[in-house]
Parts: sequence; C-alpha cells; structure tokens
Amino acid sequence: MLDYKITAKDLWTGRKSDQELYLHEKVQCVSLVEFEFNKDLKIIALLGYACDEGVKRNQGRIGAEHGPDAIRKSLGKFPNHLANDTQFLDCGTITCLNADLESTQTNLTNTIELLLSQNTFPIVIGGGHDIAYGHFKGIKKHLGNKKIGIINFDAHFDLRQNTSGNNSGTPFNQIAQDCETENAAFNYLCLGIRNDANDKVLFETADSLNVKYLETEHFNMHYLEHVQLILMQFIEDVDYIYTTIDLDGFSSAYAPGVSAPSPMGFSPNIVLECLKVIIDSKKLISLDLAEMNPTYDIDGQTAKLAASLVHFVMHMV
Ligand SMILES: N=CN[C@@H](CCC(=O)O)C(=O)O
Ligand SMILES: [Mn+2]
Ligand SMILES: [Mn+2]
Repeated sequence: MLDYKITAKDLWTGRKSDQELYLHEKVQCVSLVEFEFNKDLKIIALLGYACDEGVKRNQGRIGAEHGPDAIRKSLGKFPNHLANDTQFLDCGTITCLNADLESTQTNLTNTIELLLSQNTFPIVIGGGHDIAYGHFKGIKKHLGNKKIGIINFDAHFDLRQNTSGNNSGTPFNQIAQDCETENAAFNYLCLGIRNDANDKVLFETADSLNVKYLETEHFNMHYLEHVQLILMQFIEDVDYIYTTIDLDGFSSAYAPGVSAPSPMGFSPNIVLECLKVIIDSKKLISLDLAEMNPTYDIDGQTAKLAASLVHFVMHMV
C-alpha cells in the first residue's frame, strides 16, 4: 500500500536499560498487512494519520502531516509502566496521497474497524482534525447500532458545511449528516469552546443539532464538579465513547505547535480530570489526538504534551 508506511524502529529512541524501562524499548513496530494479533492480550495500538490536506483546505497553517512522528519521538523517551503481557504496537501511519483527503479518511475508517475487530485499544495521532470523520466511521462500522457518544476537547465546534469538500473544520457536521441519514442520534459533547473562535452560524448549528458544550471560561478546575457532572450525564446516555483531543484547545502557553493556537485556551489538568471520568466509565473504545504541528512548536513542548496525554491514557485504559 502506497498510502501506508511502517514506522522505522530507529524513530523510537531514548535512554537504554535492557529492561524495557522506556517506551522506545517496549514498542513493537508492526505492519498491519502482516501482523497476526493475539486477541487474548491487552494491546495498545498506536496509529499515525499523517495528513494536513484538511487543514490546507480549511485555510490553516500546514505542518500537521509531521505530527505523528513528532509525538512518537517524544513518547519513546517516556517510562514504560505497562504490564509485561500488555503489548504496545506502533501500527504505522496512514498517509495522504495526491491530496486525496476523502480516500485517506476511508483508509482510516477501515484500519480502525480492523484494529477494533482485533480487540485492541487504538490511539490515533494526527494530523488534521479531519481525523475525526474517518475515526468515527470506523468505530461505527465496528459497533453497528450501538449508541456512540463523541467527546471533543477543542476550541472549535468543527461543524462547518462540507459543501466544497471535507476539511479539518467539517468532521462533526459530516457525522451529524450521516446520523440523520441513518436515523441515528448524534451525541456530541464539546469541551473548551472559544467564543472568539466560532462564528454565529457555528453556534446556531450546534444548537440546532442539540450539541452539548462548555465554553472555555467554564472549562477549568474552578468548575471541576460542574464539568464532571456534565460529563457523567453525557456518558450515562450512551453505550460507548469516542474521545478526540484537538491540541489547539489548550492554551498556546502549553500548545503553540498547532495550526490555530488558543491564547485563552484550557489547561492540561482539567483534561486529565475528564479523561479519568471517561476511562473510569469503561465505555471508552478509542481515542485520537489532532492538529499536532511541529513547524510551530517551541522546544518540543506541544509534542511532549501530546505524548504525556498518550502516556496517561495508555496506562489507564
Ligand atoms: N479544525 C478546525 N479549525 C478551525 C480553524 C480556526 C482558524 O483558522 O482560526 C475552524 O475551522 O474553526
Ligand atoms: Mn480546534
Ligand atoms: Mn478541531
């Protein structure tokens, strides 16, 4: 497959221990074309989505294509606290050929369906937020008629119309349209919405689709109990949760390496509190991180934040 690449093992580096003390020593780089999964093992399946065509189409700053490898390079240096019989697989990267975003999303859909059918927990690292459309469709294909709740940590609704093609600002509108076609409920919770980064039409679209959301001024540790309550009510109503983290929702003090930074964005500790609630519910089926753009990163801090989030989730699920 030309639009898929296996990760070179030398991308994963760090301190050496010979006891798998570090994730670069624990990770196995595998080819999805050949690997035989052992369904009896607990498997964390890391997958790259190297695509910024959606960001480009959405008039953003390109560079997210290099996001997956930047996160891997940072993550390799983190300590490994996984059980010996848990596998940590780097399942390679889906790439975008000839600016064909729609085919890239379809590849992601099929890959997610495969990973879920093999009983793994997928963590997808991007790449533009168009990752969410392909990712959700893969979960949907796997789960059929089950009720899936989408929890998006983001400054933006990403509910734009895709009338002139898919892009990084359209994924949740596309999902909503598909739900309508299938006569299924659209369950979407957005945490960290910025009033100064979403226009009136986007707020109206959110209201018309019955989207639940918290604006960034109420998405911090001072409102923890309220945030937890909103989250628990949302989770209670669905069978499974798909979580997507758009790094541009974090304050640019934490995450400068994105296409559309948020000076007034949220902080990592409130996201960690939410992830605890989501994971404790046992309904989380898959997760992704979007919009990592190393071109605009400062001292690798966005890549390190992304790697910390992956590290947290992979050890908690
Ligand atoms: N992925 C989302 N993108 C934002 C971009 C906002 C901006 O360019 O400032 C959106 O479409 O709303
Ligand atoms: Mn965003
Ligand atoms: Mn987004």
